[in-house]
Amino acid sequence: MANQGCDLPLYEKIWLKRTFERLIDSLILVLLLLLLSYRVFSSNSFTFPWFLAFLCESWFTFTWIVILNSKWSPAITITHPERLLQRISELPPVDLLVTTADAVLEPPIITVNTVLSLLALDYPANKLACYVSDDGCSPFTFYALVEAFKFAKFWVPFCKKYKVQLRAPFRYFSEVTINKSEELPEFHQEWLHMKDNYDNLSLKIEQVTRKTIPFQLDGEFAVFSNTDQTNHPSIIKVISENKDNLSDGLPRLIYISRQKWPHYHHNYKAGAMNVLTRVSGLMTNAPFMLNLDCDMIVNNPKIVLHALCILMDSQRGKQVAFVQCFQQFYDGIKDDPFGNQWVTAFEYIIQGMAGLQGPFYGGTNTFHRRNTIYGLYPDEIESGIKGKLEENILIQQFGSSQEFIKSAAHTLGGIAYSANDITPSNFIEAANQVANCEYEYGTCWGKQVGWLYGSISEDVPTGLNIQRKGWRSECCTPNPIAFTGCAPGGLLSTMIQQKRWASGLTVVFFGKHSPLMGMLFGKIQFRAGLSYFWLTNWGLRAAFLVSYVALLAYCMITNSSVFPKGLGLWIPIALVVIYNVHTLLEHLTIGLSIRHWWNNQRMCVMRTTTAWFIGFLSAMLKLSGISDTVFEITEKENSTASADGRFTFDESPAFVVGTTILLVHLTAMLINFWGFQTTHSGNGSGLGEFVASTYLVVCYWPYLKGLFARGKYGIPLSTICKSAVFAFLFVHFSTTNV
Ligand SMILES: O=c1ccn([C@@H]2O[C@H](COP(=O)(O)OP(=O)(O)O[C@H]3O[C@H](CO)[C@@H](O)[C@H](O)[C@H]3O)[C@@H](O)[C@H]2O)c(=O)[nH]1
Ligand SMILES: [Mn+2]
Repeated sequence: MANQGCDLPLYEKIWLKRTFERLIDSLILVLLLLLLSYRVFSSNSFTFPWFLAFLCESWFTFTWIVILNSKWSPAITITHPERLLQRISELPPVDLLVTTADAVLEPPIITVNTVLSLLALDYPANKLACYVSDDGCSPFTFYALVEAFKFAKFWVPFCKKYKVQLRAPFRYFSEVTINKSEELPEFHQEWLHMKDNYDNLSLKIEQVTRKTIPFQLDGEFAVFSNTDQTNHPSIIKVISENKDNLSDGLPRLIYISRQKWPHYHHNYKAGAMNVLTRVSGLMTNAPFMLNLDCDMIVNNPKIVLHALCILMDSQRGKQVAFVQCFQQFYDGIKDDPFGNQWVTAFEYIIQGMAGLQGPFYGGTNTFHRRNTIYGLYPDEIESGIKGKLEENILIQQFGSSQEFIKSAAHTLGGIAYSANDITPSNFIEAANQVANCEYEYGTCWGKQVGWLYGSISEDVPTGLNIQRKGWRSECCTPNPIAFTGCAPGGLLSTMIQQKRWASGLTVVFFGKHSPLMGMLFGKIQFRAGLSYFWLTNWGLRAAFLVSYVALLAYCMITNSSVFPKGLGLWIPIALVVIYNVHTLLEHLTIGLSIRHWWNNQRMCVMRTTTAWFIGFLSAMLKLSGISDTVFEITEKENSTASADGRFTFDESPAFVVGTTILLVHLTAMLINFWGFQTTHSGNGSGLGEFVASTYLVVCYWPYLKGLFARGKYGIPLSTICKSAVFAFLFVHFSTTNV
């Protein structure tokens, strides 16, 4: 059902394009190696600047090798759901797991739209169950889901009748308008009716969340009285359970808010995913699970069929642990001003990884095998897991719930699943038990089983831990695209997200679930492991780039040179020119604009030196045991109206780093330009340094504007003052230390 490889039309054209790309890739590598050899043989070796430059450039070369390695064996998987539909009676159940955590940063209407798009999937409804984990313990989220389910009774049949593609109503009604003269009167009527209903639903939800109408915590909502987001018992509510098990009814819908204690570490999203896994294991125990963030709406209603084509493929399916769909966005700002849409990363790096051991697990838009989440190895699927099913072993691994042990034994033993007689509400008590804080004490949850704890980028170690056992993963890229989400709205939320990733990934890099450990002690293949470095090294990349940027300024202030002189200067010049032309072509060939390319280039410099650098520092603090890192949730906005692509600033440390870099370089350029250098004993900084510094300032142009702007578009005075002090200290120590 799934074909891998590139038996595509235009094969030759693709071949030519790839060969050309590889030639340029190799040329850049050769230039990098030339630069390194130049350093080794150059006359002013073994000074501190020389050593630092050599170190950083070695790192850049290594990173380039990692990138080449990731890009060079791309693969796409083509799926044919119509073939799978011929086996409709064999279609397995799928549990749909959604996480939300904060009713303010993640407005319930967004979660509701995701859930509605899931309930309306093109798949037998009795085989789907949707579980929503709410770490915010918000009665509003619960209320919104209850109301949404009422609406779904009309919405889902409407979508299926008219084969609607966008099944998240807010997207549908903003994209699809009706033309009275062209449409059938019946459709016209129903459309208006549906729109009315949806407007009503959103109004109700908005009124309660904005507290414009009083909200009584009674009846079903009484459990929410006296609860606090950080201190409350487990709340599990079966909103609907398709009692008659109808395939054309509506999927089951369950609300879960796991127990919280103030001083208990809840392990953020990883903890929520593990509770979702256990509760769904008790209630429906589907062999496959789809995991979605609350803002990731279904864009292709047949996506479950597409993913199952890969997982149930008779030849290769049994080696595939998870199927990853890309993160794409419905509200991405034109030309990606904040570099948070990752189009080229998906196109080149992740599709490249797909040709190795498979893409990394990205935290959302992923179909998992339940048994791999429970720790199964690929060969155990065929040969069975002798000995592991003893009760005491299971209790030790999965905790002491008898019901859960029973369901886990089913899952691990590969016992065929019967879809009849599933009544989630029979399991409320057991579900409450497995959603409690203490349940995981002494078990393997978060260590060997389920989503792994310890990093705020829980997705990457979880995926690595699965692939370490020899599993593959695969990308699923149907047309239309599978899911679309909400891109971080502005620079501030992008920075928060980037900082979290860099910090979490650095912790992974130095931890026991690093790709290196997986290569040495597990079954991560060499090239696959190397390609993981692209991701886990983000924090380290920042450390090297910041050093290089500082070195550049240092050399200009002290009138010494980083770059080769004379003929040797052509090496970095050629490098920069070829690299930029190359990345530009990469953008243009996949239909992106020049502006998009430039935005990505400058954001690459800015985010690496600011958000990633702060992420790196916070990871260092965590690793040395000084302070812990927290998961800061990315704000999801209901509309794109507020994001205009302009840079906004606040007092966060990332902006202090950015402003300091800018001030230091401006000062260095001034000193250099006016010839104020403190020493002339150096070998003289020349045009190379000046141009490089100018390039940096151009990248940092939005900061330069921010220095003079006011309000949210301006850099706060306190940030400017702090940065000025740091910049002064840097210049001062550079000049006194020569
Ligand atoms: O304590 C928490 C914190 C977060 N979440 C949920 O985790 C998801 C991801 O959080 P978000 O703030 O949207 O982070 P992003 O940076 O947008 O998410 C990316 O990065 C995360 C790891 O850093 C992955 O978990 C995500 O799947 C991936 O989309 C959301 O659904 C949250 O509701 C929880 O359930 N509990
Ligand atoms: Mn998100």
